[in-house]
Amino acid sequence: MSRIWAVMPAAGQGSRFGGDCPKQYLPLAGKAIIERSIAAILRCPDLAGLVVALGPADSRFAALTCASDPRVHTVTGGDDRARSVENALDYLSASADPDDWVLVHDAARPCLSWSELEALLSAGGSSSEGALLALPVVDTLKRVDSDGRVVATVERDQLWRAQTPQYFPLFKLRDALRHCRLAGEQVTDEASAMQAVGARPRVVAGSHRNIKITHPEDLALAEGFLRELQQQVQQ
Ligand SMILES: Nc1ccn([C@@H]2O[C@H](COP(=O)(O)OP(=O)(O)OP(=O)(O)O)[C@@H](O)[C@H]2O)c(=O)n1
Ligand SMILES: C[C@](O)(CO)[C@H](O)COP(=O)(O)O
Repeated sequence: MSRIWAVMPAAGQGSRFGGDCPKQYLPLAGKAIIERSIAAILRCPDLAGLVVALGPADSRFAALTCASDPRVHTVTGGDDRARSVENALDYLSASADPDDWVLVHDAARPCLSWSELEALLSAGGSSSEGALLALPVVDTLKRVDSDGRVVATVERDQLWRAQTPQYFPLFKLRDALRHCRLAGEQVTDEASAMQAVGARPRVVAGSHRNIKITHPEDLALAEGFLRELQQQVQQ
């Protein structure tokens, strides 16, 4: 029986957000953003374990309640998100079985709901090519030059915005990320690595609430989305 593991890249410094505190440790409705992201992933039934990739100088994580959850392990992240994920998968390689799967979820996405995670788990297992939460693009997309001038309109039909979690066979993903690193191919999500080795992951329609906290204005949005989610649960 294949098991499900999880990896959470949490070694970023939040340069686009600014400030002295890495954004994943900022409070969101009374808890750190990363605590909410971890809680969302720990809802996965029978999760075999979660590996959080931390910055080398991270001194905050150990003080969080979730750090003492027996399912939660930590590794040191890398210079980019892909390397952080690869480091966590290397750590898991010692414990995982060949047919195990892994969820990869950004620490900066605290508003993931159980219904979205459930939909991903249901769809992902249907093929070995994996799956990811995503949203169809609804704005008109422009390609812009270095002067800020529009040079083209990008056809948006069939364009989706990738989110996380992304869900793949664990060893296939580890090998794909290693392949991209050795080939000098920069990837910004796990699906890109899997695509680079020929996979065609399935998109699963997510929610606009599953926001990635990137800029300061995203915090207020996330607070509103959390309130909506909490009201839904109470209904
Ligand atoms: N070397 C890195 C860089 C990013 N991340 C993680 O990848 C997720 C998505 O990255 P992003 O939103 O870009 O976070 P930061 O890299 O912190 O932000 P910025 O690019 O603005 O510095 C975050 O949870 C971040 O902590 C990581 O684990 N290791
Ligand atoms: C993985 C991701 O959240 C999918 O949209 C995104 O690629 C992360 O990008 P970032 O620049 O590392 O935040």
